[in-house]
Amino acid sequence: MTSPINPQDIGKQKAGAAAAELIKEGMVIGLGTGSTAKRLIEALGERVKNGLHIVGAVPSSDETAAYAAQYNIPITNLDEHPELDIYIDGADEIDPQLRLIKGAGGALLREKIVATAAKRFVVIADPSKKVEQLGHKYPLPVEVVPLAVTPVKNRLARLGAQVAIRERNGQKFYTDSHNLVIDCTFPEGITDPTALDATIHSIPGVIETGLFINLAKQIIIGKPDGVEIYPQ
Ligand SMILES: O=C[C@H](O)[C@H](O)[C@H](O)COP(=O)(O)O
Repeated sequence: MTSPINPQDIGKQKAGAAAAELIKEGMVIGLGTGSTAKRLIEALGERVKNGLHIVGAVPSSDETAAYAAQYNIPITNLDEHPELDIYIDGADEIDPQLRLIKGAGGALLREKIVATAAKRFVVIADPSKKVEQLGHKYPLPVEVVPLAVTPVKNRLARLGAQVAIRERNGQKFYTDSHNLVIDCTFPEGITDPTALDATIHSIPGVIETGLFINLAKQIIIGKPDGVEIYPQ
């Protein structure tokens, strides 16, 4: 297990540990992606080592699959288990209506698929992820078929976004599903996430957006002195 060194990391660990306690014997679960999801996987791995038996975990990325395997968490998929008891994942931004921006790590498509397969989606985060309005801290990622990236980028720019095709280490970034990501910054923030999501989805070549609306049921915010859970 990693040793947290700052309050934000301690918060992620507290949130991950609290969420691991929601996982019960015999469940089929979904595992998110990112640094906070890793803290969940570590805490769940500890419980599995101590005898907790889960039927399986559906990972939301190749990275999560590999990390969960290190902790001997049994991996499954949505063909074997199309309905999950719970999905637990981090987020980049969380607004007061529990709407999210996700995808800073590029896992948005699989995350949304796995989240949608779950009866309950619980978000784990440190306090920095709470915002009054989406879109001010993180760009909105839009996953796009590579063939369509330039026309989609132009269409997104016409919606008022500052657009950038995501790169990693100076190279185009490809998702686990071999698509590209366009990061969209809206200088005024996102005033109507539902309408924006529908508009972006109507552009041919768009696979998914990082807007998660009406999906999260509960938020666990970890802080050095404990966790805040809402709604209770
Ligand atoms: O694609 C990445 C995911 O949406 C992550 O869940 C999100 O970026 C939060 O990651 P972290 O817990 O590292 O802040």
